[in-house]
Amino acid sequence: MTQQWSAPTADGPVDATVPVPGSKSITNRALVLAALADRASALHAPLRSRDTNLMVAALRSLGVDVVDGPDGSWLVTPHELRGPAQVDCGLAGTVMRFLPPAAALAVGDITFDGDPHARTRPMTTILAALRALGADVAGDALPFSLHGKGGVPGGEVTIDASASSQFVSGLLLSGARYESGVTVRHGAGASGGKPVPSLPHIEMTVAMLREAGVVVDDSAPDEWRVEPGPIRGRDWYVEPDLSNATPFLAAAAVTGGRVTIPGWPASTTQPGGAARDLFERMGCEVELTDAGLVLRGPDRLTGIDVDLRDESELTPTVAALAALADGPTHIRGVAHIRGHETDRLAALVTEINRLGGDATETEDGLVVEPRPLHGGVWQAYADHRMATAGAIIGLVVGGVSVDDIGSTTKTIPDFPGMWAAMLSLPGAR
Ligand SMILES: O=C(O)C1=C[C@@H](OP(=O)(O)O)[C@@H](O)[C@H](O)C1
Ligand SMILES: C=C(OP(=O)(O)O)C(=O)O
Repeated sequence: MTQQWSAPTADGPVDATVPVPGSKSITNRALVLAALADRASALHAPLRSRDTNLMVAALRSLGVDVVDGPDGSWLVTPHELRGPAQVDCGLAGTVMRFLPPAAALAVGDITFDGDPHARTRPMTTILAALRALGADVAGDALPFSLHGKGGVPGGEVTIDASASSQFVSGLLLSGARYESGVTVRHGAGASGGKPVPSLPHIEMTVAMLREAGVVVDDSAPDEWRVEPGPIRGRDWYVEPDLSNATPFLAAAAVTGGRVTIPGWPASTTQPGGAARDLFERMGCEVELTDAGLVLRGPDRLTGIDVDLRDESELTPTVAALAALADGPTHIRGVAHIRGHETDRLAALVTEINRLGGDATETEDGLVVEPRPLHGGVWQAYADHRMATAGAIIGLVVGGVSVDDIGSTTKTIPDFPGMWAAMLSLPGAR
């Protein structure tokens, strides 16, 4: 059931400190590595939201012990993976791309399905790669099934990863447990020369594998080699989700206010780390202090010309800011986000224009020209980042409602509560 939500307007500059929950990308990587490890692991400050709860449910159905530890941690004890099992991927790219390579190590039949839109998200590449590496997979998209034989030969595979970096990350995360390890090559020929998007997310995968004692060679461009060997169980400390911090930082940016995000790491593999620079280019002051990242918004936001290929999940936030800026914004390098939770380029154009804006789709992005906006129902298309983009615009444009604010539970357990608390609304926690 979708839940329509009247976006609150800010009655002045927003001034708040907003702790944000853990990173989806780090949590779901740590869960897979913990499930395949040689001993128990603990995840500290993990994200507990739909995407990560689905990952936990899937791992439990495969025989992994995941129990609640103190202070919201998850304690993961690996066991031999076994079917039969039915995995619900929801709309989570990290579940549908990271779990099948691990499930191929199980014994038994495992089926995968997800939300209606998940069935249209690109999967063929990773399923074909798994077959090439020796797994028994039937199907090219959700729903599909896999017959686990208790091991995967592994080896070398060349794929077209231009539709999603998660194809590479998924294969690398389980590759150490394959008999010959795995070498993944992005074939420029196969992709017609299109590059791999979201490269920092692959760097995050490589960094976490190394932290778990796995030997990874990423010295050649577009090629990753994971040596066979054990994945070490360990303590994982999950950073706040920096991409999910951006709607809250945007609240300061569009109201000339000040927002502090505690726990912002001094260095990170999260692509959301690039938000600092993006906000600065749009005219904000951004400073990393002992209290966290502090952003002060300007009187007027500046439009920018920006390539977001590396941090494409920030596109909805940047587009919302662009619709409120005082000059044009050109977002490039994000053709592949047509395959995200929804076709984000089409969705952003439709919704910005529905409120009187002027957005157009290009081959690989968007152009947004500033226009005075008016209220209306902003459609989220079940996409958490579309929903939060609507909330940003609604802060300064009266009468905006988001048709499905519940979609934010994909990666934020209580977005409306956090938004109300940031605005000190009556009854906010
Ligand atoms: O590996 C990950 O955790 C992610 C990789 C990226 O996917 P794409 O490469 O499909 O953009 C990103 O957009 C997504 O939100 C999370
Ligand atoms: C693209 C995203 O998610 P997913 O992990 O489902 O691909 C996202 O969160 O912006």
